Parts: sequence; structure tokens; C-alpha cells
Amino acid sequence: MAIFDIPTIDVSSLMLREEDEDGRRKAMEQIEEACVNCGFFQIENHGIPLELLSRAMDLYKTFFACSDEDKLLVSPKPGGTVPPAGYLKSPQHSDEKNEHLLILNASSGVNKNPPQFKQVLEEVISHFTKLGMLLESMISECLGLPHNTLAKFNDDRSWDFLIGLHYFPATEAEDNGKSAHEDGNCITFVYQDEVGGLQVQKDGQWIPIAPSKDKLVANIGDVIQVLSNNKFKSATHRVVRPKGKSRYSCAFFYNLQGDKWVEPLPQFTKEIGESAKYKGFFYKEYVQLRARKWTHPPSRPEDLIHITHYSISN
Ligand SMILES: O=C(O)CCC(=O)C(=O)O
Ligand SMILES: [Fe+2]
Repeated sequence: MAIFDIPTIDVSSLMLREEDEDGRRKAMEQIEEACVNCGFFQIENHGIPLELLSRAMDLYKTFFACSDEDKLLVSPKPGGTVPPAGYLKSPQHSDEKNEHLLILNASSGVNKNPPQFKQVLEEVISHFTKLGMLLESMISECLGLPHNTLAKFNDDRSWDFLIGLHYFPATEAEDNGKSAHEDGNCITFVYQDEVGGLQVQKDGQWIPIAPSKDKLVANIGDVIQVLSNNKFKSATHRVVRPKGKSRYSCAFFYNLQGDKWVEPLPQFTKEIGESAKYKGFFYKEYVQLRARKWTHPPSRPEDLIHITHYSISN
């Protein structure tokens, strides 16, 4: 039995136009505690129509059931975006067994959508974008930053992306769906099917995140961890594939535009007499270093790039 369950936060009071001060304060306290504690939480009453999410999942299932030949028609263009937009199956050398379809925020103009997906997935992206902006403003407030600090910093949505994932059933020999990792972005939302398999690491233990049709998993990525100088956690997580069945999920990466400079904010360093735990970097440099695992897979897991690449040891 897990000794810890990630919290579920009802965010309905954050969506309302009319005031619900008590509900809002409670949700904010819970968000702050979850971000300090393990960086993962589930949200309910998130406002994204469940029927839309379920349509998107059905479309992904239909797409992944197509022949390899058809799926490869939407392979990423060589020399295209990072991460590459389109269909990708984990390469042979990878120890992860999944395939995905990645769609960039429409405003970036480099989508390779299967046409029938366009309308539904763009609608999904638009809902997730609004939710990302809302949560980002709450996080900014929870961090005690001046009004709209994060929104002003993260004012370009062109690097956001939506990814549909299909994990193949586990075999007797192995069950790795996605290796232990941290997300490099700002905030991630995951909608997982009823099969389950997502786990977050806390105090050295793997905590399963129970699937739920009406909840979304939300987690903090490395950018927020760096800006807050480790106040808010970007937790390690992974996907373990279940035996006997496929698993499907859909994740939205509320991201940061690549030319942004990322470093711990003065509110968490010099203004409080703390030293910075990271040196600054251009976000695109970090994204590119992380993407090397696809082209230059390291032979040892410790050679994978994590945010600790920029750590300053004091
Ligand atoms: O499929 C999931 O539940 C999570 C996927 C994930 O962690 C990722 O894409 O970074
Ligand atoms: Fe992740």
C-alpha cells in the first residue's frame, strides 16, 4: 500500500467569475503545498469537457491502430522542430516501448496533423492552454511573486505541445513505458486512460497515480523549479506498462519559448540571501541537450541530461 497519495485539488473556484474567496484560498493553499511537497497533483472540475477528452482519446486509439505505413506518413520532417512534430515510435535501441503523436500549438504553423484530428485536437490544445495560463498565474501567486510575473515572462505559446501516447502491453521480460525522468517545461497536464501506470517518486518510493476519468494530473517542470530556486519541485516520474493491455494517455506541455533565459529569480536568491542553485541558460539549449537521447543514446543512464546539468554546487 502506498504511504502517500498525491492530492486532488478542486479548482472550480478558480474558474468562477463570481467570487468564492474561501474556495479560492483553499485551492491555492493546496496547490502550494503540493508544489513544495512533490510537484504532482490531480485536478478536478478543471473545466475541460470530458466528452472532448474522450473524443481525443478515441481518435488517438484509431490513429495508433493504423498501419505503420499510414502512421509514418506523418513522421517528423528532418531538421524540423524540437521536439519533432508528428508520429514517432520509440527507436529499437530505446528501453521504452511506446509510440506517440506530437502536435505543436497551432500558432507555430508547423503542424503535421492527420487532417481528421485537426479540429478536435486544436480544441483540446485551446482548453489546455487556458488551464495552463490559469495554473501558471496561481503558481506565480503561490510563489509570492509580483502580479503576473510568470505570465509576463512566459508570454509566447508557440512551444507548447500536445502529445498522444500509446504504450504497448508489457512482456514477461520488461515493462518500461517511459523511463524515470523530469519534465523540462513549466507545467504538464496528463489525461490517462483507466489502465494506469503513471508513477511519481517521493522519498525514494514510487507512488502510483490512480487513473480517473474526470481528473487531470498536473505537474511542475524544471523551468518552475529553476525559477523558484528549488522551492517548487519538478518530480521524477515514469510509466510502467501493464501486462496484457495497451495504455493510452494524452499530455499537454505548457512550455516556454526557446529564446527565454532561465535562471533562479531574485526573489528566491539575493532578495532573501540565498545563493542560486542553478546557473542561467537559454531554454532552447536545454531542450536540445535533452533531445540528444534520441540521436545519441547514452550507454549509461547517468549520462542523460537532467536539470542538474546547470546545478551550482555551493
Ligand atoms: O503517459 C503518461 O502518463 C506520462 C507521460 C510523461 O511523463 C511524459 O510524456 O513526459
Ligand atoms: Fe513526463
